[in-house]
Amino acid sequence: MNHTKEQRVLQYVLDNATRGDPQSVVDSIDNYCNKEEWAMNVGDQKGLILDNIVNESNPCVLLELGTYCGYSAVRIARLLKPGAHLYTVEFNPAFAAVAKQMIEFAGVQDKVQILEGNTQDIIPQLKKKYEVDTLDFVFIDHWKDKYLEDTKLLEKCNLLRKGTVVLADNVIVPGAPDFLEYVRTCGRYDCTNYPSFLEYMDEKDALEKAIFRG
Ligand SMILES: O=c1[nH]cnc2c(O)c(F)c(-c3ccc(F)cc3)c(-c3ccc(F)cc3)c12
Ligand SMILES: [Mg+2]
Repeated sequence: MNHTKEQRVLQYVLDNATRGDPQSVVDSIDNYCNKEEWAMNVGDQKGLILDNIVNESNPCVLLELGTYCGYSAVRIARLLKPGAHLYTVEFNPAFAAVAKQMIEFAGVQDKVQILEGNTQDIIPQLKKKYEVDTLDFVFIDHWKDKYLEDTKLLEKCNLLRKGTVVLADNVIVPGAPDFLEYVRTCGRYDCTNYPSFLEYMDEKDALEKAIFRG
């Protein structure tokens, strides 16, 4: 039974997308969330900006904070070169379970690894437990109050290198003012704002790209 919205999104994908075709999974989620039920996927407008930044960064090792249903994990993974790998962290077990099925249906499971738990616990494990050296790309799309502390934790754990791209969703709605203030003024990042719209709505939102200076 599809009791939750996230399960209904997944079921719509299983019924309407093509197994092994990540683009059809992304399109199906956008169709459903435009027509039936709003859900907090990055969506197609901000998703196109995400695509462009992933493509120009040509990343090999990526981290996403906030998997949700797996929309952006599939969206990112469909662009990755052979051998590239995305670690995605999800705190909510029900969301992680949906995302696992979404990622497997899309056929990108070899490129994506879901790490279930709290970012504060998982980020310090990336080097030793997951054999990460440094990250090429970080997509921050979890709880707005954790953007800043998790960015500082990534620095503290030496996971950022000169040129690491840190991209944050929702810097207008719901907003992450302490994160924006920090990356724009601490002197360790080159920042660019990408105005767009809240997923599936006409309300303004934006992505912020913060490139670590090393
Ligand atoms: O929490 C989030 N994580 C990641 N992405 C998000 C996202 O892309 C969003 F558009 C929203 C959003 C924004 C406006 C709104 F009205 C409802 C939800 C949220 C969010 C914000 C506050 C909450 F209480 C619950 C969800 C998130
Ligand atoms: Mg978001």
